[in-house]
Amino acid sequence: MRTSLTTLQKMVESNEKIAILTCYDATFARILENSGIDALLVGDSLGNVLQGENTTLSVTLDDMIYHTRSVARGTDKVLIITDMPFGSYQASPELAFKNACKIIAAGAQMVKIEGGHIMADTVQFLTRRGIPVCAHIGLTPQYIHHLGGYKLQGNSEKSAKLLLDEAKILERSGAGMLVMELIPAKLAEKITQTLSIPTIGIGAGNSCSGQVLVMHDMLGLSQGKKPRFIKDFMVEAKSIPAAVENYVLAVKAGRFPSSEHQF
Ligand SMILES: Nc1nc(=O)c2c([nH]1)NC[C@@H]1CN(c3ccc(C(=O)N[C@@H](CCC(=O)O)C(=O)O)cc3)CN21
Ligand SMILES: CC(C)C(=O)C(=O)O
Ligand SMILES: [Mg+2]
Repeated sequence: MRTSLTTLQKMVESNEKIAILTCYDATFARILENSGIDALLVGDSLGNVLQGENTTLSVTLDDMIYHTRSVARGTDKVLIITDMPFGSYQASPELAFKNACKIIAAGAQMVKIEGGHIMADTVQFLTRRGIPVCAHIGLTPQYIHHLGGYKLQGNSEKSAKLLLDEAKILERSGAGMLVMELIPAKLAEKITQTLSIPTIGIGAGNSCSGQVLVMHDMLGLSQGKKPRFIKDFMVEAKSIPAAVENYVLAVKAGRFPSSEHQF
């Protein structure tokens, strides 16, 4: 049996941290699963790390289906979450449901969508029809042309309050998990304390229920300027499985992220 959302919910109740990485293919999926990762995210970040694009906006539904199938074939224990790509869910709850069904059929157990209250109806529509939804707030890369850059979100009193409200609305609408990207650690802590669903942070401090990183980033493979929230786990490891095991241990022990990796 694969890890279920219920298992992750129980981990939150027993204060066990959840360790997640992105994954896009069968070989890495098997390695990550055997190294103790709780869930895999087939992220639309594959647009950046696999396709060499500057944004995630050109990733297609077919791309996400292809990579979800690969990850599903490489695993039998971990929970698989797949990003719905830009354009595949924003138009209407009905469109979102139609496309989410294809992602679930490809082997994901949960879909992730970006956005706050604007996505509340869609979250409710999908969850009521049997599709678990992970919401994603804070830095939402599919809104890049609005945000004007990959910048810290929720750093004013007003925007922090808005994000807390968005989180509550998404939980109330049925979201089973919440990803919080690039927000102050203090705000992420407050949201985590307020909600009962698992909160998964990336650049959101170590008070979240769990953490996610892009696998290529934590293996030190990504080129260019390294965002603050990334730690290269290959520096102290002899192999990829060892680096992933160290990531899992560091997340579980609350050692990652430390103050140098948060805002
Ligand atoms: N390889 C990769 N890793 C990611 O984490 C990632 C992707 N791709 N693609 C989609 C989005 C884009 N993301 C990004 C990209 C850059 C920053 C960044 O440069 N952040 C700086 C500035 C923060 C600030 O001062 O406001 C940082 O130091 O963290 C953050 C998130 C996160 N996601
Ligand atoms: C960075 C994570 C949360 C993501 O959405 C992705 O990998 O696409
Ligand atoms: Mg994404």
